[in-house]
Parts: sequence; C-alpha cells; structure tokens
Amino acid sequence: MIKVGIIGATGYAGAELVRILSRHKEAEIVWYGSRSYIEKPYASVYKNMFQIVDASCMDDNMEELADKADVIFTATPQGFCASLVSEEILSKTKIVDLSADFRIKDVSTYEEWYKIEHKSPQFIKEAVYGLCEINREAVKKARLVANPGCYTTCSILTAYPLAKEGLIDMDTLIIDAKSGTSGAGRGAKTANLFCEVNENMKAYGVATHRHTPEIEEQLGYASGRKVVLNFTPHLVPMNRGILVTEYASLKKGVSAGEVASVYEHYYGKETFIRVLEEGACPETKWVEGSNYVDIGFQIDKRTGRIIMMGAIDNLVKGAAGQAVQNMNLLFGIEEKEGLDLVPMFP
Ligand SMILES: NC(=O)C1=CN([C@@H]2O[C@H](COP(=O)(O)OP(=O)(O)OC[C@H]3O[C@@H](n4cnc5c(N)ncnc54)[C@H](OP(=O)(O)O)[C@@H]3O)[C@@H](O)[C@H]2O)C=CC1
Ligand SMILES: CC(=O)N[C@@H](CCC(=O)OP(=O)(O)O)C(=O)O
Repeated sequence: MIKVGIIGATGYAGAELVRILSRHKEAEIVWYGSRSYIEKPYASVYKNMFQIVDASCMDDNMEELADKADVIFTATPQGFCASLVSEEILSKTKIVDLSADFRIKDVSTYEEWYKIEHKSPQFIKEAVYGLCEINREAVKKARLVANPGCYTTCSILTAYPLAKEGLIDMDTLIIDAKSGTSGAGRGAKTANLFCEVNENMKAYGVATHRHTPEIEEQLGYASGRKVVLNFTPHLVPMNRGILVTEYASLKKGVSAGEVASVYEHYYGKETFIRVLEEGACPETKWVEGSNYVDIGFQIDKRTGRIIMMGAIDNLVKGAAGQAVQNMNLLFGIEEKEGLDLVPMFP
C-alpha cells in the first residue's frame, strides 16, 4: 500500500483528496494534516466521512511526515510547500503540490503574479508540471509534481491539440472562464458569502488573474512560441464546476473535420478526456464529481473563428482527481485507479 500524507486535508481540495483516496485500492491515508483542527476527529470536520475515516487531524509537520509517507499532497495556500520542501524531504518521499509554487518555471514571473517571494527556487527546474495527459512520461520519473491549477487544466487541455498542430492563430486566443465558488477554498471571505454569490455573476482578476502566466507558459510550449493572451475568470453561483469558452482565429482553410481529427489524435485514447461531436457544448453538470474533461468546438464561418469549450469539476480534474492521477503515475499503478467516478446528476 502507498502511504499517503495530506497537508491541508481540511480544505476543499484536501477533503476531495480524502474522499477519492478513501476508495483507492492501493493507497492509505496515514496523515490528515491541518492547521485549525489538530486532534479533532476528521469526520467531525467533514461529516460525510462519518464511519469512513476514524483518524483525527494532525499538524502540518512536513519533516515528520516525510518519514511516514511515500507521498505527500500539499493542498495548502501558495508559498507553503516552497517554504518547507528540502533535499532531505525529497530524498525520503515524493510530493504532489496542489498550489502554484512549482508550476511556473520563471521565478520572477511567479513572484510578480503571486506577490510572494519564492522560498525554494532551486527545486523549480526539476518539478514536473503534472498535466497528466500531456506530461505523463515526465511525471512517472518525478520526485516533485506541480499539480496544475483548476482554470489552467481546463483552459490548456481545451486548446492544446490545436495549439500544438498550429491550427489556430495564438495571437488571437481569448479565454473566458467561469467557476463555482469551491474554487475559492473554504476560508471565510466576504466575496464568497451566500448573499454575494447567489443570484449573481461577476468577472474578477480581469487582466491580472494569476493563472494567466501558467496558461501562457504551457500553451507556449505546445505551440513552440511565446503566447500572450486574455484570460477572464468569472465567479458563478454554483458549488463546483469550471466552464471555459476559448476564441481564436482558425488558420485559413482548416475544416471542422481536420479539427475533429486532431482532437481525436490527441485525446481519442485518453480515459478522462471526452471530445464531443462538433457543435455539442460541454456542461459542468455532465462532469460533476468526476475526473472527466468534456471538450467541444464549433467553427463560426462568418468570423473565421473557432470557439473551443471545456468543462471540468474544479475539485476533481482541477485539483484532487488530477493529483491522484499523478500519484498513480508516480507509483506505476493503473492511472485510473481510484478515479472511476461516474459524474453525478442532477
Ligand atoms: N479549490 C479548488 O478548486 C482548487 C484549489 N487549488 C489549490 O489547492 C490549495 C488548497 O486550496 P483549497 O483547498 O481550495 O483551500 P482551503 O482554503 O479550502 O484549504 C486550505 C487548507 O490549507 C490549510 N492551511 C491554511 N493556511 C495554512 C498555512 N499557513 N499553513 C499550512 N496549512 C494551511 C488549511 O488548514 P485548516 O483548515 O485546518 O486551517 C486547509 O486545510 C491551494 O493552493 C489552491 O490554490 C488548486 C486547484 C483547485
Ligand atoms: C473561484 C476562485 O476563486 N478560484 C480560484 C482559483 C483556485 C485555484 O485553483 O487556483 P490555484 O491553485 O492556482 O491557486 C481563484 O480564482 O483564485
């Protein structure tokens, strides 16, 4: 059995890790790390875990945990993992970091967008960006995996095949994204109160959201050139779910059939990516609670643009599900173990 430690087990992403891993056949959770609930029964914090998890919350001592766990998930705020990771820890255990600390290769870009000093820049180069469908082979050999962000997972996977095959003009790419409020975490914030979110929709982080450089970097690798784009997230009154709508000019003469066959080429054999027929629009409801990414597209002949659409559950493929998928790759077990989650409806 793989011994798993979770730091930040009491946050939304951590709780989703606990839910998924509690049914994983080859992993057992040995550490439920918390800051505010130390020694409280985990199932008293998350009552859905009553009679499923007997353990109590522990502290967030990464050094002690490194001796006990084969893998540590850090589902913690930005800066936490980078402030504690060390060569000694990485020589004993593997880390899947759900924060953004090791996603961006250029430290000054990270510091500029996150407004914090990076405490372990020496590990950025070796960290593998854990977008499983794209970086599968590199993840298998990693010690430190940077689990992608929720918006970024959906945004990158939706455009990746077309960026990679040069079917779209990357200078024209615009990404409009919407997220449910669990994306903002469990911490109390006025902007996330019921009366602020319910019956409301708003853009935020316009032209400044920190997922922008992450998307630009990864689509830059895909297209082989520098990418600069507009990314606008919106908060919508739902618990879970991300929907992205991406607009770009299609290179002259590219047909819907070619686009469909490029998606098929990249994703046809992927367990967790479902490409819909042309014109079908993904919906967050059809992926909720699952590790699926649903992708659709439509060509607008009038404007010569393609509209690409993607939907994920931010807490599953956008966080915990992808983190478990990365763990499975790290330990050479079946990639979908623990992730056979059928989307829930209604
Ligand atoms: N929510 C989402 O959809 C996604 C989140 N992420 C990333 O995952 C990470 C966790 O996010 P999320 O679960 O939403 O956040 P939450 O605010 O819900 O949870 C944060 C967790 O970290 C713990 N924590 C808080 N402050 C500290 C600290 N200073 N040191 C150590 N532990 C601390 C909290 O402990 P306690 O509650 O016990 O105080 C809690 O367990 C973040 O980096 C986030 O960006 C990534 C993709 C999607
Ligand atoms: C709705 C909402 O607030 N979403 C979060 C995204 C959370 C996330 O996944 O981002 P990182 O892991 O990169 O921090 C936000 O916009 O900050």
